Amino acid sequence: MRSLSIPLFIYLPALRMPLLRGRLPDLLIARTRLGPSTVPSAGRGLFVTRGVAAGELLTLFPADALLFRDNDMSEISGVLYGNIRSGDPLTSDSSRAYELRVSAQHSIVGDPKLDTDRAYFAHFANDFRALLGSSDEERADYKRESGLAANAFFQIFEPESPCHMGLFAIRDIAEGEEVFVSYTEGYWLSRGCK
Ligand SMILES: C[S@@+](CC[C@H](N)C(=O)[O-])C[C@H]1O[C@@H](n2cnc3c(N)ncnc32)[C@H](O)[C@@H]1O
Repeated sequence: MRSLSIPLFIYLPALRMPLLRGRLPDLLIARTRLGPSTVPSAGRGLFVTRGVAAGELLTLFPADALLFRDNDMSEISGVLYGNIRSGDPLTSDSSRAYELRVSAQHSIVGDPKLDTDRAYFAHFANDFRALLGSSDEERADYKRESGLAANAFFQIFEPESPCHMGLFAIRDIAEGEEVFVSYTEGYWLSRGCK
């Protein structure tokens, strides 16, 4: 993999994400916890620890790595790491499960080994339903069921000066409910479905 040689200060203002990378210390955001998902064989999931109102921030998606990908989002052409690392390169196929696209050629990856800071738990949110095939019928079922069950969505935090990707409640969520995000068909198809 080619490493990035252009200085950060040239690239990131263009991205309008100057502080996207890395984790801020000691953020007092503790509205979620991890636990076994209610979705069979989905591993761990994210749950709210108190009732939250529609529109409220739940937690942040950590940009432990900022990936620069080719136009079609295939090959990785560069990677910039955040300030806290487990040592995992975050560029393998298994890390793609924790990758979130943020622009045409950029995505961020949360490190699943870094799982103690509740301010940065958004990379543990599951989709209520996986896309199991690419037939029109299956895609329509996925879109409907995943979309209906989603109770949270990703959005850049602070639109005027984007710096972090936040996970926000779509609707009121009761204490103890699992948080679901609709990953979209593209997520599942680009990973060979499940
Ligand atoms: C962003 S991670 C979510 C956290 C993950 N469940 C964990 O235990 O670390 C995304 C991965 O979770 C699993 N997953 C999420 N939603 C799922 C679902 N509805 N059915 C099966 N697996 C799911 C898949 O392996 C997916 O690639």
